[in-house]
Formats: sequence, C-alpha cells, structure tokens
Amino acid sequence: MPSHRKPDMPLPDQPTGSGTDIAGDALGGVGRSTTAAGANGPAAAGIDLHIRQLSKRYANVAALDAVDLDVASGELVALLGPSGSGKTTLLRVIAGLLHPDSGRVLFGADDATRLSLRERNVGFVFQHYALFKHMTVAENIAFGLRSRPRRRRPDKATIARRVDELLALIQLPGFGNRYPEQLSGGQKQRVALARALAIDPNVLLLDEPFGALDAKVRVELRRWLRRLHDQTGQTTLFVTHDQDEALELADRVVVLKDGRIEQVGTPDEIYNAPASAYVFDFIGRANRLEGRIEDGHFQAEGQASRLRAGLAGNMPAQLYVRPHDIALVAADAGLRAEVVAVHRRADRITLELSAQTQSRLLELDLPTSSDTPLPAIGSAVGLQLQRYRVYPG
Ligand SMILES: Nc1ncnc2c1ncn2[C@@H]1O[C@H](COP(=O)(O)OP(=O)(O)OP(=O)(O)O)[C@@H](O)[C@H]1O
Repeated sequence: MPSHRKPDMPLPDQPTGSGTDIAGDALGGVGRSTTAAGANGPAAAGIDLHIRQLSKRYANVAALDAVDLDVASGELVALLGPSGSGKTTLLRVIAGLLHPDSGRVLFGADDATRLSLRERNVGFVFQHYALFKHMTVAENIAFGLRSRPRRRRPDKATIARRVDELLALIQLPGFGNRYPEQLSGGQKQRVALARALAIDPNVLLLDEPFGALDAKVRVELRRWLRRLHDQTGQTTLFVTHDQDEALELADRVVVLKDGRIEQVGTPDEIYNAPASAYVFDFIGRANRLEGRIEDGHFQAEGQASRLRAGLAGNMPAQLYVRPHDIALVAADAGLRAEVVAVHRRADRITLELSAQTQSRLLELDLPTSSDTPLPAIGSAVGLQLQRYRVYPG
C-alpha cells in the first residue's frame, strides 16, 4: 500500500533535527494540564470539537471547502472518502500541522485555530510506525511526557507508572525494554497509540493507523481499538478509505468528497440511508439503473415496469440497489434482464445481468446455500428490487 505521507508532514522517524521537535510536540504537546492519571477505566475523555467553515486550497484544488463538523466528547468519528477527498488535510488542520485559509477549529469553547501544534495537545498516530527506532518501547511511550518543560513534567516515578499502565492498556505488558524492530507491525501501532495517549490528549487523531498492515491484522486491530476506545472514552478522529473499517469502528462516519462533507451519520444511517448517489456507490457494492422520475415513480430506461420513487416531479434520475437486495422472479415479471455470467465464490454466487438499454451490467447475489435453481447463461429473468433508493440527476 502506498505511503500517505505528505512531503511537508513532520514524522518522528528520527528523533534528531527539527522534524523531531515538531513530532515531539505532536505527540507530547503541553496545552492541557495533564495528570498522570490512571489509563485504566474510562478516564478523562477528550473534549468536544467543532469545525466551522474550514477551507484550504492548493493551487486550483479545494482540499477543504467550507467544512462544518461537530464531534462530541468521547465520540469516535471516522473520516471516510476516496484518495484526495480531503481526509488528511482535515486531520492536519485540526492537529495544527497545517493552517487553513479560513474557518475555525474549536476545542470545547476555545478557539484553537491560531494555537500551535504544541498548545493544542493532540495525540497523533500515522499509517507508518513512526516510533523512534533507537528508543525502547517504554522510552517511546514516555517521550511526550519527558519532553515537557520541567515545571509541567511529571517526575520519573510517575512517568514510569504511566508507561506501565499504558503497556497494560495496549496489552503489551513486559514489552517496555524491547526496541521497535523487535515488534510486529500491529504491536508497533499499539505502541504508537500508547505514546499518543500518554499525554492525555484533547483529541486523538489517527491517520490510516492500520493501513500498512495485512488484512487479518487490520480487522483484529480495529476491533481492539474499539474496545480500547470504550475503556478510555477519548475523543477520536480516525481517517480511513476503507468502508468496512469505518462502518465497524466508528460511532459516526463522515463521508468526504472533493473537500466537502457529503454525509455525516451513524454507520446504519450511512449504509441504509445514503444521502446521495455518491455515498450509496462508495459504501458497499451498488448497482445503478438510469431512468426518469415521473409521477412519483421511477421508470428505468428500456423497461416497462415502474417502481415507487418516493420523489415528486419529472426529471432524469438514477436508481441504486445493492446486489443482495435483488430477487429473481419469473421472466415476465419485474425488471427484464438477461444472465450474462455466473460467478461462484466461497460466500456467495453472483449473477451478472444485462438489463435492456442500460449501459451498466447489474449484479445480483445469491447465498451459496440458495435453493433457487441457477438460471442458465443467456436466459431471460425477472428482477424484483426489494430495497433501493432513487436520486434525481
Ligand atoms: N501539499 C500539497 N500540495 C498540493 N496539493 C495538495 C497537498 N496536500 C494535499 N493536496 C491536495 O489536496 C487534496 C486533498 O488531499 P488529502 O491528502 O487531504 O486527501 P486524502 O483524502 O487524505 O487522500 P489520501 O487518502 O490519498 O491520503 C488532494 O487533491 C491533494 O492532491
């Protein structure tokens, strides 16, 4: 998977030089007074976060375009969108790594827009294990606390206790003396998370933290992260382009497109009531039929049957339906289609169908245990759409 690292994004790969200073701030800022309170149990949740009309342009690209977003204290929110939709830019503006052209970032009631990275006290975890290679796990976790100015720095014993609590929290007790190279990828990311949490951040910002790991470890870690979040109650923003990850992990999902928010909702709302054709298409597999809305019904091109549209007016429209929401019916009922191909997979059988005059093929899923006899390739079938949505345009 390609690196999502941006050229001007400081990363704490090497704890020398200016990059380290900035990274140290990112991981160990001092804006919020921190006690070395226990990391077990739902400790101090982060604060609530408010984004107001944030915009950021690069040449002729609007990376963020008048974005508004409210994140409640203790919420885990996923920023989801394809490459280039503005996810990382939004995270970096919230962190103070990047200044917006206009708009405001509020931490609780406080305007943080002009605050430095250090003053914001955010925890940041990147896709690539940005651990300091020559420091032990314990030293990595303690880094943010140790880099504080003397008057705000907890004493050595308190830091050691905090490190032990965090090692227990990330389920790596006894790993404190290891070096990063002695850890698996997933373990490194857990340590990176502990390091971000050590400073008791206002907000935890995670940029594709599991993006470089293999699929199985990713799934394990996102479930682990959800359990951890339930323990810590930390306000968290999580960037991903993986729909499953967002839907499984988050309390709410923000779908971004070209620097704008397309929809904000719970995973159920995003999956079951996509606000636009874009969201429907982006979340899960989707079929599209071209047609028109006429008298409250959708009339697909080249089809005789009409479907309730739930929209008034008379205009071009598109109908979206998921492959598992289509049933096979008699060839002279429902939408008319012809079977083009049958694909068998371990968990389902997918029929590829051509509906008259529609430019795109449709897909229909049957469970592998289905009693329905499979239609032959080239045969005519009828399709009944059980759940679908119609969007104008
Ligand atoms: N430093 C930069 N200079 C010029 N354009 C940039 C810069 N950083 C980001 N962009 C552009 O801003 C837009 C948003 O980029 P951003 O990195 O926020 O997207 P993203 O959703 O995080 O994508 P990805 O998933 O690929 O990381 C893109 O069009 C990108 O090319």
